[in-house]
Amino acid sequence: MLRSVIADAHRLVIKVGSSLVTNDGRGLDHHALQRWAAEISALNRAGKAVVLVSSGAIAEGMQRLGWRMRPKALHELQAAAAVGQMGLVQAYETCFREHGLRTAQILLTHEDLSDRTRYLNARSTLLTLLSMGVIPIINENDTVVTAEIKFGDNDTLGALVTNLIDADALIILTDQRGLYTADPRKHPDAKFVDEAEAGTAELEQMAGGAGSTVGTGGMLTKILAAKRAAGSGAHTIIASGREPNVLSRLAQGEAIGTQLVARTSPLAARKQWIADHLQVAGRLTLDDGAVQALRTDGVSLLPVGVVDVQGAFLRGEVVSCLTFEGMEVARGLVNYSADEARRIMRVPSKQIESILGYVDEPEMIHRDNLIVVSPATGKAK
Ligand SMILES: Nc1ncnc2c1ncn2[C@@H]1O[C@H](COP(=O)(O)OP(=O)(O)O)[C@@H](O)[C@H]1O
Ligand SMILES: N[C@@H](CCC(=O)OP(=O)(O)O)C(=O)O
Repeated sequence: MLRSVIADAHRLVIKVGSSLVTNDGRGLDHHALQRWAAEISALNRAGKAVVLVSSGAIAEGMQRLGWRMRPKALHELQAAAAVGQMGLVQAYETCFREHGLRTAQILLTHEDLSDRTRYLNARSTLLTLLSMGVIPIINENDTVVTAEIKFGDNDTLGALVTNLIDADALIILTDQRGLYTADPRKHPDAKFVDEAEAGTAELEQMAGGAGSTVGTGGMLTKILAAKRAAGSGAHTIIASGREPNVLSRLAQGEAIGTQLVARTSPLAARKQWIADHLQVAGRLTLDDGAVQALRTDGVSLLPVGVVDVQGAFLRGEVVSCLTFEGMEVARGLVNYSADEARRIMRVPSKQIESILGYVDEPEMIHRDNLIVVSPATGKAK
């Protein structure tokens, strides 16, 4: 049976769990890292942008510090993570260098993804790294988080990163073949789930907690991650990281692991989110040429077509686009704040840098982040 999800994906997030990365806590599994690096490099050469979310800092730190038992105190876990993270990124950098690829370390906290400005900065940095062919390697910034605000497991972080960069798919590599109808460690007769729709209550009932001593979330956090990823239209595959050539075989369309399918496409999900936004943060008035182009050509809105800016919005907020007469033409996620937008309105995009001193994007609103409102019905489409 063939599956097209990974074969068709342009942008992928791959998450590897602690048990795999650290050989069930016995120390970094250099062979496994080499295998994934070789496979990810091949995906990269095939034109896919890949972000790696890797756990294992605490398990590796414990190993390096000679700690047999996982400590309970948060500051000890954080100390272990700080030691282990060094080993982790060093090992990845070495493995990817053999394939001529650079890596970048990104450590994220909850606040980085809940604060709008930091969210957009993280997004821009990741997209910039991907456009340069660099492999970003992400983990939670364990050293600075407190128990209350921890992602806690990297499955959740993987899903948030999937949404952050609008990835088409999330691959979660773990120590099981995929999802079973119950935890196979406790129920040897549990049945393998080949494919299901992400986000259903039945899936959550099947999933249990962590199986190994080093993993944290178990299958439940993976199922919830798939639900979260599906919210932005991304599909999830849960598969064994020990399966030979797992990533290349998935990319060739082989049906390995459990596929949790999102019902809507990423673009449709984002556009629906914009359409559902009742409150707009500001208004842009467009000239006739821009109105016409948005309505008939499905293009992006450029600063040159904007003649007036109202409101006090931030970059990334939803704004409404109006005709001179005040009729809504479109709405979308704006790339510049209200102050910036006022300074660059009526201006060709190539002059943005000389006015602002930097360019975030050449468009005021990119067409992927824009929905046109039908003049007849006033409804978003
Ligand atoms: N329904 C299920 N199907 C498969 N594995 C399950 C299920 N419920 C619980 N598990 C457990 O989840 C474990 C994987 O999660 P975890 O230990 O957190 O690994 P990781 O470090 O890869 O995130 C498996 O080893 C398994 O024992
Ligand atoms: N940030 C932690 C990862 C948390 C964790 O254990 O995640 P996982 O093994 O994916 O369930 C670490 O690097 O140790």
